[in-house]
Amino acid sequence: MSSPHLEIENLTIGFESSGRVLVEGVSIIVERGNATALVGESGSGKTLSMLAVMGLLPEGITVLGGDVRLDGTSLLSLDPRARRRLNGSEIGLVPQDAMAALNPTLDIQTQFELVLRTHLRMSKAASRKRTVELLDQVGIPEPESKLKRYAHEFSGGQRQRVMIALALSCGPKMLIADEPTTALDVTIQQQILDLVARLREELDMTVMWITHDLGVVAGLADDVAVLRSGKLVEHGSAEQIFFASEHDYTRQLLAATPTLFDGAPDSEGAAQ
Ligand SMILES: Nc1ncnc2c1ncn2[C@@H]1O[C@H](COP(=O)(O)OP(=O)(O)OP(=O)(O)O)[C@@H](O)[C@H]1O
Repeated sequence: MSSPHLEIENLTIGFESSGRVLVEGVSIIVERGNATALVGESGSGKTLSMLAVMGLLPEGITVLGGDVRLDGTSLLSLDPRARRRLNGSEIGLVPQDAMAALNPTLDIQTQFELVLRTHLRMSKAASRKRTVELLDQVGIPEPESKLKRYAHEFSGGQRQRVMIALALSCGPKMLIADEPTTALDVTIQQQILDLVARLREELDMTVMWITHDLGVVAGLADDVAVLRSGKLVEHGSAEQIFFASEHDYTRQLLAATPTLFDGAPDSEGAAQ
């Protein structure tokens, strides 16, 4: 029997000074091991909701009401240091653009070492070994030979694989994938989506997909939550949302879904 992994309850986010509300009364329960998609157009509140879960809301914007619980513990009552410690170890983030998220001035091995040393107190040798394992797990060929490379020396798809490996490095049980394929061409997008789906199975993780494109998560999400203008429109099983939605807005989103399979060339291997 699964128990909720993440509970977002009546979450309201807005400006600290004026109290103007940006996300209002959003409630989403994510069962352990499930894949839930948070879907909505630009400005609907997906990113702010995700940042609230990670304790990373921008300056001046705050949680005005409600709660966020991970494994039953309220995250809002934790002090900021304890909260930050959860990022990486309990919740891994796969960002939109790996190029922007990786440090351009450090080689890959050093970036993994920084994370593994800080979070898991690993020695240099242990972190090197673990980095090779992680790169292998995300499908980087000949990982040993890639350790001294910099982010710009990988192709876009390979870079996103490295980013996923980094997100997995401390063994989080939840992965938040924030539009993880927007910077990639369509063929590579599908490979990255399949990779995250496979890792979810292998590592028994809960996954939260954040996307404006319902088509991206078709077949990948068990549940779908639809946001519009900071409010939850509906939340249900993927089957219900895709085939039996009663909401005009969701149906419009579905109708506007660009197809994933319109034949861009496969260039992921280009910079291997
Ligand atoms: N730092 C900020 N300062 C002021 N307003 C903000 C800030 N971040 C977000 N907002 C506002 O909050 C609302 C929700 O934004 P949010 O970024 O969560 O939407 P989103 O669904 O993630 O959109 P996108 O797909 O474009 O990232 C929008 O009206 C946006 O303008």
